[in-house]
Amino acid sequence: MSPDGRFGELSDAAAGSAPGSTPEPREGPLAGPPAENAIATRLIDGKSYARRLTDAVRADVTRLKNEHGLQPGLAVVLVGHNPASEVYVRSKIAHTEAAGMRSVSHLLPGSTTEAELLDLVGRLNADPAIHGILVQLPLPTGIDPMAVTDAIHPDKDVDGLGQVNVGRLTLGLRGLVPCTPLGCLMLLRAELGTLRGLHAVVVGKSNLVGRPMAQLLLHEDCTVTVAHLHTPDVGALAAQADILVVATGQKGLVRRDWIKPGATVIDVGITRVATAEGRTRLVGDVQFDEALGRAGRITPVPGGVGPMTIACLLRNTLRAARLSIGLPDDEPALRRAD
Ligand SMILES: Nc1nc2c(c(=O)[nH]1)N[C@@H](CN(C=O)c1ccc(C(=O)N[C@@H](CCC(=O)O)C(=O)O)cc1)CN2
Repeated sequence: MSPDGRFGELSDAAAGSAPGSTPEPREGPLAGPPAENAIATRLIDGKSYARRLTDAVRADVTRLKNEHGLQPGLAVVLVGHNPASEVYVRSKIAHTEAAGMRSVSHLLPGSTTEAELLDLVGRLNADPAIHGILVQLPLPTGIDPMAVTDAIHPDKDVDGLGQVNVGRLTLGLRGLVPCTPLGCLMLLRAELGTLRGLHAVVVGKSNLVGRPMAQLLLHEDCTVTVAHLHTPDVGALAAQADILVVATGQKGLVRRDWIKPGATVIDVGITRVATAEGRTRLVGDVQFDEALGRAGRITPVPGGVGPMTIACLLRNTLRAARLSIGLPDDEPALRRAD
C-alpha cells in the first residue's frame, strides 16, 4: 500500500491514479440512450475496483508473513439463520482465505443469548491470533447490536462500529472505518479525484452506512446534507446533489427527477425481488433505468458498492494485524474537523 496521501492507497490500489489527482478517463462501460439524453452515464465497476484492492491486500499479506512471520486472522460471528447474512458471511470467509489470511468462523444458533455472545467476543478479544472481529448484522431480536459491537476491542473492530472508532472518525483521527462507507469513498475518490466543495446528499442515517458516510464526506471538504425518513421532500434535496449516496433499503426510491443531471450516484441498497420468470434478482435504492442518461456516474446493483464492502474488510483486517505488532500505520489520519 502506498504510504503517501490521505487514502492514497485507495486510489492507487483501487484505481491506479495518484492521490488527489483527477484520473484520466478510462475505458469503461457507458450506458444510457443517446438520442434525447445528452449524458452517457458511466457505470462505476465496483467489482473491478474491489478486485484490485483485494490483490493489493493479498500482496501485503504475503509480505507480512515473509518479513514478520505474521498471518492476519479474522473471526466472523453469525447468529441465527438469515439467508442474506449467510451468503455474506460465506463470501467473507472465502475472500479472507483467498487473501492468505486465517479465517475463523463462529456460526451460532438463533437461541444464543447476548451474554453468550459477549462471552465469545471477550475470548476473541484475548486471542492473539485474531486481529479482526466481525459480528454479522442484523442480530436476532433480543440482542443489542450496540452492546455487542462495543464489546469488540477497538483495535480489532474491523467493522469500525464501536464507540471508540466512531469517535475517532468523527474527530478525524486514525481508526478503523466502517467497510461500506469506506468502499463508497474509495470509489468516489477514484472516479472524481478531489471531492472538495462538492455538495453531497446522503439519504439514510444508519450507524452502518449513512452516518459514517457523512463524516467521511465532511473530512473530504464536501458540503454534506443528510436526509432520512422524516426529511420533507427528500427528492428536492437530492436533486441538488453533486454526489448522491442512497442507503435506505427502499428499492427504487430514487427517481429520475431526484438526480441532478451529471451527478455521481452511489447506490448502497440491495433488495432481492422476484422476477416474472419465477427467479430472483437484486435491485438497489435507485430506479436504475431512470438514472441512465441522467446521472454522470452510477454504481450498479449488483456489482457496485457490495464487492467493495468485503475488499475493505480485508484491508481493515490487514491494517489491524500490522498495528498489532507495532508496524507503522500506512493510512494517514483523516483531516481533523475544524
Ligand atoms: N457486521 C456487518 N454486518 C453487515 C454489513 C457490514 O459491513 N458489517 N454490511 C451488510 C451486508 N454485507 C456485509 O456484511 C454485504 C452486502 C453485500 C455484499 C455484496 O457483495 N453484494 C453483491 C451481491 C451479492 C449477492 O449476490 O447477494 C453486490 O452488491 O454486487 C457484500 C457484503 C449488512 N450487514
